[in-house]
Amino acid sequence: MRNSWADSVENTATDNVGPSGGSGASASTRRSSYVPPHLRNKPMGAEPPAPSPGGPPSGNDRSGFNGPTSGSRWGGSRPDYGRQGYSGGGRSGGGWGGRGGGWGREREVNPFGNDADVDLEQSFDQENTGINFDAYEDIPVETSGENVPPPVNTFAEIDLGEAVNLNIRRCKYVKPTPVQRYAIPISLAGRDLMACAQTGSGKTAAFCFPIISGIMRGDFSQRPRGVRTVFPLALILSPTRELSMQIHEEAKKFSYQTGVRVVVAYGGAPINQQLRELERGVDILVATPGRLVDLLERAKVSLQMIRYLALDEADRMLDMGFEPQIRRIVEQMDMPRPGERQTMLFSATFPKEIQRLASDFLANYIFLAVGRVGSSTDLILQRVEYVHDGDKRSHLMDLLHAQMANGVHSKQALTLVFVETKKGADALEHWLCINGFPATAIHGDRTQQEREQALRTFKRGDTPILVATDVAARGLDIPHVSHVINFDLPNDIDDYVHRIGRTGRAGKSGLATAFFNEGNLSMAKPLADLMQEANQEVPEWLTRYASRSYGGGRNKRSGGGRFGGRDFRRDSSYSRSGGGGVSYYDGGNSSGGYGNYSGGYGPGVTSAWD
Ligand SMILES: Nc1ncnc2c1ncn2[C@@H]1O[C@H](COP(=O)(O)OP(=O)(O)OP(=O)(O)O)[C@@H](O)[C@H]1O
Repeated sequence: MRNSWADSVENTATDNVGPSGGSGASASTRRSSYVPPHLRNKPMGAEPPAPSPGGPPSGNDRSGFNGPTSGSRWGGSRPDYGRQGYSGGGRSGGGWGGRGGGWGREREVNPFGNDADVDLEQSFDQENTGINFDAYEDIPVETSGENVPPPVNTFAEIDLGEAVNLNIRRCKYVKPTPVQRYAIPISLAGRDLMACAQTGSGKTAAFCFPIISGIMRGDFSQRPRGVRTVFPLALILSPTRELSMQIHEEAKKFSYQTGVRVVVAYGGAPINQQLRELERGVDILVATPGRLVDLLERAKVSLQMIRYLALDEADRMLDMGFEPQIRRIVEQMDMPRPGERQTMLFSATFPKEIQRLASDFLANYIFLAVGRVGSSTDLILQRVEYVHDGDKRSHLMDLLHAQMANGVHSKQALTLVFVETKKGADALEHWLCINGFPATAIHGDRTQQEREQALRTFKRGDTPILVATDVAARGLDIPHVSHVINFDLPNDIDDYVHRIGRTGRAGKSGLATAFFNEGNLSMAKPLADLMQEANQEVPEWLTRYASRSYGGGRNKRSGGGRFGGRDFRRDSSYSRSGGGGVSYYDGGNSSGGYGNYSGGYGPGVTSAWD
């Protein structure tokens, strides 16, 4: 993993070249002064030097956000940056003194490895191997909110800029997934967004593309240039270190040769290394909440210039565990308020009570649901087996032996086993290993190096079985996970949805097996309902358990109907007038033909919960 803590320490040793004012220095070793994103990638001397400091920070230039434009701002001035290559001198606008160690001329590591320029000539309509796009074609989509921008069908219709388009090709993305078709135009139009789409359906790119594009086209020339404090323009928060690292890797690919710099900060790794990365410049900061609070308290990062805020796994981020930290970051620091920044919330699950909380962070937002909210994808074959606790290990062994017998258990077919506790994870890993199954484990009590090492050997197939707690349940995109086994079922059906979503991603199929017994009675009904929704075969015994309604289980998936959880603003409780003639949301659009929007939840409107 290129981005591991250990690797990044090593990389710094080679990257850490001191500032040089010498004009004779080579491009790769020379450090120029800071060049703001909107001036990077421009030919030398194409822009005037820095404006006089001291003026108020410019707001986000939303004039460029009035819907997907025809490319006028892109086509002419920067058509060929990707091909010219950025590591040379083409990025310097010159004359932006005052900030040593800027990233204008820094050699940019190629995040695509040697594949960067392979297949660049392929057109967008060429089929992308291994991705079954048809799996997403008939998916129900619901949007609600004011003036929802229309979806696009192709990347070519979206004005993301030539450099980003090249990166899309390098990623071998042929056409946008449904959530990207809807979410990207909405975000490019400058709108706040609460988006729900199934696991593995491409949400990361859906929020990264508009952010990168917005930074490239925005005018942030008056961004303060503190000596020890950095002022990122975009903040992407995610609940786990590994997910933040993954988003960072993805965002670096999408922003390759755009001049937009992405930095990651997460706990468990030495903060000094992350500080050095930040000091070299940051446009997009990907972070876990705890480490970010630390950086904010040390005044190493200021959120004053944030124009884009994205919360990945947003429902988890606003769940009880994280909510106070998120409120602190978003509401009690120096971040611009809703309406002054653009906020995007993404998840595969969005319980209504969390939607309510989330609406505090949004202004006049659009709700987007792709697929049944909180549902699993039909690409995952789900099985539930009744297994007593004492029989779980031997049952697991049977499953693994069967996989081996079928030739499924190989470097190309990884198995992820979820357990409830960290101790349980260690014990099961040990037991698997002594029984001849190459396994490793990831959980919160392991050091960050151990966690990264476990993921690395799992991804490589050296240890094709990974025993994990919920730390690996969300967001992780590991190719070739063909089987997810819920050795211990979670207590929350949404957690189940995220766990099994580690397989069956990007149009590929997968298998999920759950062990159920009397200890999981509260999950019987939500599990049976979910499986039914996803057209899975529900065992009769599970239906019987489900019909005996056991209390206590957390089934947050409220709403019912064709879309398992829809925009909470459409609830009758929400529509009830709050007095004072406030017009609440009362409409929406969907592919199934809901009525047109006629209400509104605009900035400054008091919500029903205030
Ligand atoms: N347009 C596209 N064409 C082909 N592959 C894509 C496209 N967009 C994303 N992908 C790939 O699909 C996979 C899943 O994407 P991603 O991790 O963003 O899913 P997600 O919706 O965030 O999932 P989760 O809910 O589990 O976090 C990734 O490997 C990504 O590279």
